[in-house]
Amino acid sequence: MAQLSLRGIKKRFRDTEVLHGIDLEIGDREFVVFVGPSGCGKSTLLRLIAGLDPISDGEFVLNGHRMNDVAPSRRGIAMVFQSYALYPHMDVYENMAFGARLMGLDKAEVERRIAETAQMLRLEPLLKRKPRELSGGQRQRVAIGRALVRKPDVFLLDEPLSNLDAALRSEVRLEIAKLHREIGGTMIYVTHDQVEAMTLADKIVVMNNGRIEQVGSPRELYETPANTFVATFIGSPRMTLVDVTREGDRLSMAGGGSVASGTLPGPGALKLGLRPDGVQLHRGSGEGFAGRVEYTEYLGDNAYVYVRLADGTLLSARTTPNDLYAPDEAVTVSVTPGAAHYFSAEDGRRLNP
Ligand SMILES: Nc1ncnc2c1ncn2[C@@H]1O[C@H](COP(=O)(O)OP(=O)(O)OP(=O)(O)O)[C@@H](O)[C@H]1O
Repeated sequence: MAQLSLRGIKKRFRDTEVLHGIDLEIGDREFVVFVGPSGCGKSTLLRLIAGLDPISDGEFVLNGHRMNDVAPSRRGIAMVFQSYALYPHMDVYENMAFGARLMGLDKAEVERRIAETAQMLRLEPLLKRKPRELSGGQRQRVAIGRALVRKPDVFLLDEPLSNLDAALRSEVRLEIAKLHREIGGTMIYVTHDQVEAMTLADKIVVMNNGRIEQVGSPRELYETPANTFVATFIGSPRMTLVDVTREGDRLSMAGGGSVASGTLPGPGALKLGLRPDGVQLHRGSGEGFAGRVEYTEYLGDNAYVYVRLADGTLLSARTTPNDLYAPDEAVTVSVTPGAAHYFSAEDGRRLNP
């Protein structure tokens, strides 16, 4: 059982504040992913939860108990780092046994837990090997196994896949998802890879500059981003933002063209957000935004066409592989009904009703 509350958490290194008041509730058995650009404070927040760094301000409460001053080893929290941090001179078995013995477990219990964990992670044939005799993916499984044998209430994983190649990443990603289902613990996972975030998370926490921009399920963040930061961070290729002016029931772009507006408060300037699957391309001129094809990415099952709009914005549109465009071809972009996102021109806040 693990219920975490972060209340007004701040972190300062000397005079620099890097977390500016984080409020977050994490439920039992939840898989929570922290995402955000490099330097936004994801790892710092994880280290505060683990107890590896002191909290400057605010409170961390675990199952009703304030944890701020509780030693890392007494928090019931295990952390898996991107660098594995295995002991090079110990074999896999010893690496896994080390932390469990420090907890004061007897020999038989340590053996039992390692056998169970090794089976779950398919590590049995590797137990006598040293870390240097393992592949990157195998080392990462050992690092996860070492955390598992401690049977923590909370697992913290800091970019655990970042040292793996693309094929292994998706393999270990699936394993982590399976593991979460099997052991049912609370997991907090840091990544800047949004595919990992979207596929693993029950709940994504989008961070930026030491603050939380939005918390929600992958679907909520994709469909109803709270602001332009989340809108352009979640989704690949990124959402395109077009500066438009509302005049009557039309949204006009500087330099050429307009599209119908949805139900929106008041006239004036706003940002129109368009995902690649929310627009349609038409050859030549017509009703919509005018632009020219810059290049096309062919991906086999679909294709992305990048269009330079008349106002200079680069827009990405999804098409089928049978509907390809030549570079420099003149096109018109129209918006699929219901697919437009509207944001304030001043502060980027979502305006959709
Ligand atoms: N020990 C430290 N002393 C001073 N500043 C630090 C320290 N650790 C982190 N920082 C600063 O705190 C900010 C947040 O760093 P953090 O490592 O948490 O970011 P991150 O989101 O995990 O980034 P990345 O995705 O690159 O790992 C950065 O500006 C970083 O330079």
